[in-house]
Amino acid sequence: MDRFRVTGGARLAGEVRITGAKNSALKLMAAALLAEGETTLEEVPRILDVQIMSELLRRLGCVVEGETSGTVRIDVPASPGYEADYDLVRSMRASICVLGPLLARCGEVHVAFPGGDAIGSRGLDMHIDGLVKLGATVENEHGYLIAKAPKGLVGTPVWLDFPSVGATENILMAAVLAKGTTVIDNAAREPEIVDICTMLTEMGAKIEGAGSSTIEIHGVEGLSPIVHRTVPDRIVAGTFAVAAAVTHGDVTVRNARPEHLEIALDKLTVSGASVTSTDDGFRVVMDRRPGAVDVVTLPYPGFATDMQPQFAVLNAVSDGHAMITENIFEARFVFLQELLRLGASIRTDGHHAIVRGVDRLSGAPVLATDVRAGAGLVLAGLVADGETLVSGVHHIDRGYDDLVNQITALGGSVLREPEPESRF
Ligand SMILES: CC(=O)N[C@H]1[C@@H](OP(=O)(O)OP(=O)(O)OC[C@H]2O[C@@H](n3ccc(=O)[nH]c3=O)[C@H](O)[C@@H]2O)O[C@H](CO)[C@@H](O)[C@@H]1O
Ligand SMILES: C=C(OP(=O)(O)O)C(=O)O
Repeated sequence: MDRFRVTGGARLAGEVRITGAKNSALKLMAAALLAEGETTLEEVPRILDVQIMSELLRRLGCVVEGETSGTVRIDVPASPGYEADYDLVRSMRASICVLGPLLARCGEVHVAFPGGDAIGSRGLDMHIDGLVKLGATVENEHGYLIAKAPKGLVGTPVWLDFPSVGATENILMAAVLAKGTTVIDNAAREPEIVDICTMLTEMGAKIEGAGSSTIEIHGVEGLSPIVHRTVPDRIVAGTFAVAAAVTHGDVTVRNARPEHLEIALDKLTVSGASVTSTDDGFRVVMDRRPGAVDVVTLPYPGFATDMQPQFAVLNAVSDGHAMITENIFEARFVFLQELLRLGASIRTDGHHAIVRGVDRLSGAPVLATDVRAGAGLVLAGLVADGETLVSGVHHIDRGYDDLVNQITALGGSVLREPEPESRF
């Protein structure tokens, strides 16, 4: 296991280029299963989760190349396997996204219950209900979800209790090969949903309404492999935007879409930063201590839960106090415990947290408990006095492509080093 040694005090300045989104690329890789032949995905981040998904696809009989190069080629056989094993699936929530495409392609799929970061209970009821409405039987046996539709799936109206990203994606990927029309109501509207709909359409699917709450899918007989470029990672872009703000820096974020980060960038402006659009991204300049900003997480286009820890750090060093409300994942505040070690002033009450800005954070050993908690702790380390040792960096590796070198290039000090073994 490695850890990061972050030395605080530097002002981040310069340019950073963002790659494609983890939360899109993983689903695009699963969507490749829908067509026999070679699909090529560009701008795929070189992250741990992509390696896990590549291995999962290999176990299903695909030939996967290039996962450490940014361009991934996936050659899908005529009859892929249909069993996604526990040893891979348990480490990554997104592995559940093979459920829909394999059910559509094979008529049967066995997927172990997925794991992932400890940010709350993460149900699958909407995934299952949607597939059942499309005509599948789904059973839970010995830790595996077993879905069957030997006669194929049939299009139908499906409404979701909550605009779940994963459930929308699974139902969508199952419906593209179903007979007839499926309408998903209260669908998720994230840019990553639009990205997968764009890819599926390029493959020959008939989809209307991507990016709205109602997605209509007219099933087709078959899909073809294509070349597709992954949408830029709005959460990584947002992480660098906050890094610029908390370090009183001047960072230009390239290959980013400011329109996907509207509320977060607006909050930074309210906090005192200057945020301007550039040719292929945006620039954040901060010349004062950040002002505090309230944050309420909601499904897109609301404020992203995946940006909540970064804004907790901004508020922790602000010149005021703010309330953070977490509506998506009940355990995401576990991260705040680690910020307390650095001297932050935070009080939580259920899904609310009051963060009072302090004059200084003080470097300390801390533990990353999920991917964004890890990013938040790195940001906190960049502004804390002295050294912050961030353990659990495999969580950060799940979603950040080359974070250490990117921060170093901006003038920050983050070193990766082996974590000494603890006897306890
Ligand atoms: C790999 C990936 O893309 N991860 C993202 C995805 O996760 P993910 O797709 O898992 O998130 P969902 O939108 O499905 O989950 C949102 C909420 O709905 C609940 N729920 C979901 C499905 C279900 O069947 N039953 C149920 O109760 C979850 O427990 C959670 O409380 O969207 C989240 C919300 O934007 C992001 O934070 C994650 O980074
Ligand atoms: C929660 C996240 O990811 P996952 O759903 O893959 O755990 C995230 O990207 O912040």
